[in-house]
Parts: sequence; structure tokens; C-alpha cells
Amino acid sequence: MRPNLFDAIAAGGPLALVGAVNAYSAMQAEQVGHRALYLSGAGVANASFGLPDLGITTLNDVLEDARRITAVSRLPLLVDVDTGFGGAFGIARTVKEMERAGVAAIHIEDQVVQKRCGHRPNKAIVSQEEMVDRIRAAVDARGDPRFAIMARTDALAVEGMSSAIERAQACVEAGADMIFPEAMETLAQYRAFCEAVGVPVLANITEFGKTPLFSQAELAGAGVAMVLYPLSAFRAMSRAAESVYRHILADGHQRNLIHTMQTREQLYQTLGYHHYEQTLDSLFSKGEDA
Ligand SMILES: C[C@](O)(C(=O)O)[C@H](CC(=O)O)C(=O)O
Ligand SMILES: [Mg+2]
Repeated sequence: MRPNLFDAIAAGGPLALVGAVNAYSAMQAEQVGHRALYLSGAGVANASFGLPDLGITTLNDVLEDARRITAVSRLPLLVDVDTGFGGAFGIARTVKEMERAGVAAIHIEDQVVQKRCGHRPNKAIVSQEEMVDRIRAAVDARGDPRFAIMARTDALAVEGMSSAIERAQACVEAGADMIFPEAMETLAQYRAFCEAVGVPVLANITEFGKTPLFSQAELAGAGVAMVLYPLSAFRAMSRAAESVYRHILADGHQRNLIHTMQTREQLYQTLGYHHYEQTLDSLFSKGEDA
């Protein structure tokens, strides 16, 4: 059975969830020893489609990337489904399809459908009642109780702390298993959330946003159960790729960059390439014997 997010949290914390923008990144994260993966909505939009994180991608866009990751990694995968992709029945479909794709958990947020990145200005949120309805629809649709439904609230920036906490509590009452308070600015705010909601809380430690880059130890001290690094690898990969393109353009060769590259052998190790090749050889030799 696929490991679920509840067990991964229970195994000791805080649990780091690292963003993987594609199947190969997921394999790398697993092989270096991470215990949980994240598929970022921004990552799908930016990396797979060259689009900004403004609610432009669809359920099927995200599902396709999620399936590619669950096909190659046994780690629990948390998927960002933005505002859930529709009304009650749309959200129900999202939950069922994510479960079918082998995903361990999703997070649904309380922004309006025309959403923005959680760390950008001028966000707008739906009413608490509408958000609670989103959570109810998600909880009602799930088949496996170990599939985790995480409620994200973007309310801090719009309505302040007490409204954000009240929303999170209402979501827990409606069945949310976990809470993602978006764009917190202090450890005290995380502590207040953790004390108020009584379920595991996730801290989104995305770079260049509103949240300082608190360490896992600091966040654990505030009671946080999960620490998210949604785009850290993607930002570094993107900088590295840009540098390669620039050097080839400027130098007419790539010789100065070789030391920055993963070798063919390292690539093959990650992929288990030699095992595939041995399988092929043994199939061929059987064919020749016959
Ligand atoms: C977590 C997030 O929802 C994502 O899609 O990865 C983004 C991350 C980011 O833009 O840095 C968010 O915080 O809105
Ligand atoms: Mg997102």
C-alpha cells in the first residue's frame, strides 16, 4: 500500500515536503532520502506550461504531472489543487481523480477562483461559508480515509489573524485533516494556528515570499508538523539551466560547464538504467536461444 501523509507525519517531525516539478526530480528527492513530495500548482503552471500561477491550469494538467510522479515514486505526494477546480461536483471529481492517481493528499484554498500566488498582493477570498462548503465537498468525495484533505487559508493578508484562525477552525470542523495557513510572517503566528486548530499544520517556506526562511527546528518549536519547500529545487534548476544556455551562446562550447553537470553515470544510477539494459539483454538472449 502507498504510504500516506498521516503515517509520514507520525514517523517524526517536522516532515519536510519537497517540491518535484517532474518525475525525475521526484526520483532524485526520494533517492537522497526525503520522505514526502509536493506537486506545486505554481510548478505545474511555470515548469510544465510556461504560465504564471494565476489559476490558468486545469485539473487534467495537474493530474498528468501527479500521475507521472506517482508512477516513479512510492513517497506520499501532496498535490496543490488551488481552489479545487469547480463547485461541489468539480471538487468531488478532483478528489476522486487524485485518489485514483495514487496521490496521498491535496490542499484546497479559500481564494476566489481567479486566484493569485499566496505571496502576492491583492488576493481575494471567498466567504467562510463557501470555503467550508469546498471542504465538505472534498471530504464527502474521498473513498480512502487515509487520503488527507488539507485546508489552506489565504485570509491573513486579506482579513487578519483572527479571521484566518476562525476559518481554519471551521474547516477542521467540516472535516479537514490538516491546515495550511498561507503567508505567515512570524513564528508566533504559526504557534497561534497550531494551538487553535488541533490538527497538523503546514508551514510554506517558499523563497522570496512573505514568510522568513525559518528552519525546521524553529518551526517545530512553534508546533508545526510539516514544512514545505514548493519550488526550491525548481528555482535552482532554472538558474542552472539559464547559465548553461548563456555559456553555450557566449562560448561556442560547454567545456567550462562540465563540472556543474550531472554525469551520464549519475543519470543512469538515478533511473536504474543498467537494470533496464540487463533486462533487455536477457530477453534478447532468450530470443536467440529459441
Ligand atoms: C505553494 C504554492 O501555492 C505553490 O503553488 O507552490 C505557491 C508557492 C510560491 O508561489 O512561492 C504559493 O505560496 O502560493
Ligand atoms: Mg499554489
